[in-house]
Amino acid sequence: MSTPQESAPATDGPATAPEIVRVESGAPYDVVIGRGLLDELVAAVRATGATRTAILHPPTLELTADAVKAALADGGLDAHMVQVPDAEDAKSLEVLGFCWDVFGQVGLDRRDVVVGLGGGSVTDLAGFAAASWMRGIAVVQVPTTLLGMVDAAVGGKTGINTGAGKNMVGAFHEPAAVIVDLATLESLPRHELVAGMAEIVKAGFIADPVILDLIEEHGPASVDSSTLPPALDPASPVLAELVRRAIAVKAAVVAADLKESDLRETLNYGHTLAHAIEKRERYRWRHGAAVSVGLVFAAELGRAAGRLDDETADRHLTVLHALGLPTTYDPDALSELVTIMGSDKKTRSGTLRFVVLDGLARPGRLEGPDPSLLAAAYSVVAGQRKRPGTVDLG
Ligand SMILES: NC(=O)c1ccc[n+]([C@@H]2O[C@H](COP(=O)([O-])OP(=O)(O)OC[C@H]3O[C@@H](n4cnc5c(N)ncnc54)[C@H](O)[C@@H]3O)[C@@H](O)[C@H]2O)c1
Ligand SMILES: O=C(O)C(=O)C[C@@H](O)[C@H](O)[C@H](O)COP(=O)(O)O
Ligand SMILES: [Zn+2]
Repeated sequence: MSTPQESAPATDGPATAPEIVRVESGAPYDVVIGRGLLDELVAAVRATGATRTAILHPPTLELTADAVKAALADGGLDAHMVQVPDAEDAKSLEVLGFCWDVFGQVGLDRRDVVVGLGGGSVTDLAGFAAASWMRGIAVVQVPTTLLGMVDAAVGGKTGINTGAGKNMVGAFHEPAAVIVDLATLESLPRHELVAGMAEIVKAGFIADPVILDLIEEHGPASVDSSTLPPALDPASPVLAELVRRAIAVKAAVVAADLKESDLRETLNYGHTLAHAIEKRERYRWRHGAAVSVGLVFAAELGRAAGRLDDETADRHLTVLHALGLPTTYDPDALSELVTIMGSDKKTRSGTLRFVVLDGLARPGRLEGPDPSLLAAAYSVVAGQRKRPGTVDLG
């Protein structure tokens, strides 16, 4: 039923009892984690009371969407597949408008549901399409990338990019359920698994250092280069544990502060620079890769401001580099990036605000840093300055 390029349909593989992470927000919902979760997906959609559903999916997941559609139809739903452009190209006003047109054609009404099947770009789009259709209908998220599972599909941040920047238009619109079928990761290319690790590493630094211990113990250094290390192997219990832990971090944060009045900003660790890089690169860099560089920058800002100890700052470089994530960027880009960062959603009255660490799992804020601090931190990203004790990144 699946091609080597495509995700295994959620029915494939032995089903094991799924685990549930409950997101105790205003409208609590379950993140169901397991393998072979097609029945759980159908149950989640049926639980919304919908009679019709639109399944938004990228071209790569055509067969999987087909299998999902068939299962939903067997479950008594009138299900429609809606193919959207791949990756970041899906997060545009034009594609959103296309989705609204299709919703109208198939007759989605207020009781109906959108299914977001794909990576974070599709779940962001699907969430916002659902949030905006008839002023808000239900969405069930089915992330099929590592990054989508551990971050994008959970927490209700939805949106698209505009000329002004990354995720500039969107809504907080929580899913009715999130179905995390680890079997879908089996077709995900290694570089996409690696990109997803950047958000897992972020969760480790802001809240759950056990994540970092697991990656250090079971990451690429633990095997020869031709073998997938347990931390990146979709079949490994180590990756499942990393997924569970990162989802738990996100669930706890969004339950406490859905609309990002304070605590939720910590999930933006590394993202101030990352989003500027993505915009400057016209969204051709993977989000996870940009986040990796942004994490190094944020760690160095914390160090330069005298707030983060050398050991924790250095650990960012070693963990990210060991995973094969980028830790450097164009040495000449700082002034352009600073201008772009001026439109970051955390900026207040023109004052740049960054999430930094005051220690491992102790996130804080740095407001209006002196340009010399930005330059000092960026010199590490630019590969111009190495701290004593850091690994030689070559
Ligand atoms: N809303 C949030 O809280 C949040 C959090 C983190 C990231 N994001 C957003 O998520 C997006 C990045 O998501 P992403 O990294 O998942 O990238 P993506 O959605 O672009 O997917 C990456 C690639 O993987 C392919 N793919 C997806 N599932 C597959 C599978 N099972 N097998 C094979 N190929 C598959 C896609 O077709 C695509 O080419 C960014 O736009 C980012 O801003 C949002
Ligand atoms: O959920 C959040 O809150 C996050 O910040 C998670 C980030 O990983 C994610 O990339 C998010 O989309 C960034 O949101 P933005 O508000 O900075 O656009
Ligand atoms: Zn992110």
